[in-house]
Amino acid sequence: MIRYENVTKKYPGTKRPAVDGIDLEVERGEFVFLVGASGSGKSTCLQLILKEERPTTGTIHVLGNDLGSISNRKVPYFRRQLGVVFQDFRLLPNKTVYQNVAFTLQVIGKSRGFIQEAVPDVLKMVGLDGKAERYPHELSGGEQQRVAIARAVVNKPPVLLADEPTGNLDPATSAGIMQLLERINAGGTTVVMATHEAGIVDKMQRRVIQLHEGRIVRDERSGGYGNTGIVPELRPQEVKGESALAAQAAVVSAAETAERETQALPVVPVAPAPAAQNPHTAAIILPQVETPDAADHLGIAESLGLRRAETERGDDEQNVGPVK
Ligand SMILES: Nc1ncnc2c1ncn2[C@@H]1O[C@H](COP(=O)(O)OP(=O)(O)OP(=O)(O)O)[C@@H](O)[C@H]1O
Repeated sequence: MIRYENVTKKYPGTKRPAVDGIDLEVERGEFVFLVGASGSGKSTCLQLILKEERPTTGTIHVLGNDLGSISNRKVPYFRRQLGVVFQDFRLLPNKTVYQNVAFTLQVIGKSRGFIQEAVPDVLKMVGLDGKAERYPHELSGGEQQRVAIARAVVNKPPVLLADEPTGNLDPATSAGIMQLLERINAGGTTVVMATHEAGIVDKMQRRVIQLHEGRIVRDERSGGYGNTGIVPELRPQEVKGESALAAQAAVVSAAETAERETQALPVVPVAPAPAAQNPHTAAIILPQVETPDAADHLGIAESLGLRRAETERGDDEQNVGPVK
């Protein structure tokens, strides 16, 4: 469903590749976590799948398409098969919950009747029944992320990509979002999620792909977060003796403990975030939604595959292939 063949991505002007010779296959229906320290290449991997970035070398297949042979003109159509969720929600602030979700369907030409059925259905599925007429600033962070997820899945894409979707949320709210993503995955959608949240990864026990400096250093069928903070250069050589090894073990263990303590999920059942019960309070204490100007607005549409980028040209007629 998603296949990387010896993929390297080196951004212009950088010393080392962001993604370095990756081979990877994600099967239909999988739930995959991408983990790794900041800068290890997680977001770049997702952007390559979306064809927002192009590999410097190597080949990427997504849903039966060789991305290298999809013309710029066809990219928006290709992207419609991929739902995308971001850390910062990226909702349109001057549209209601209903309008935010409906907008996706309007732009791709769905009929009014389809929209009138699909939007309430998906809002119910994500737990936002009764909130259709709210504006984003009247919602808690968790609710805003639910709107973003509703928008991402309303067109039933076979793949959902999530880049730090719980990064702005407290642990209890994050657990609710993860339950929702699990439910979407159980419905057959392949989910690939980049995250720093050890507690979530440890709790879910799904496939974990760990990146380090653009390379895959671990690919575990059913794994935990692991120690993504290890800096290899700090590893003492055997010749340095037992005391150095003991010192290293102590440092690594302290780092692991600190990371787990700051990121661990409570094992209590999910409760709605307190702020969710008072949208006016929530608007004050939750992460702010930036008000995009017209250019941002169009940028969002492009990244969601709703509109052709101004820079996109090309006119070949090959089809965007069938879903595999
Ligand atoms: N547009 C860009 N131009 C130049 N370098 C980039 C660009 N985007 C990412 N990089 C570099 O590529 C490397 C990988 O970045 P990437 O954002 O993929 O990592 P990440 O694992 O997602 O990090 P984080 O967890 O902080 O989001 C980093 O060294 C980063 O500085």
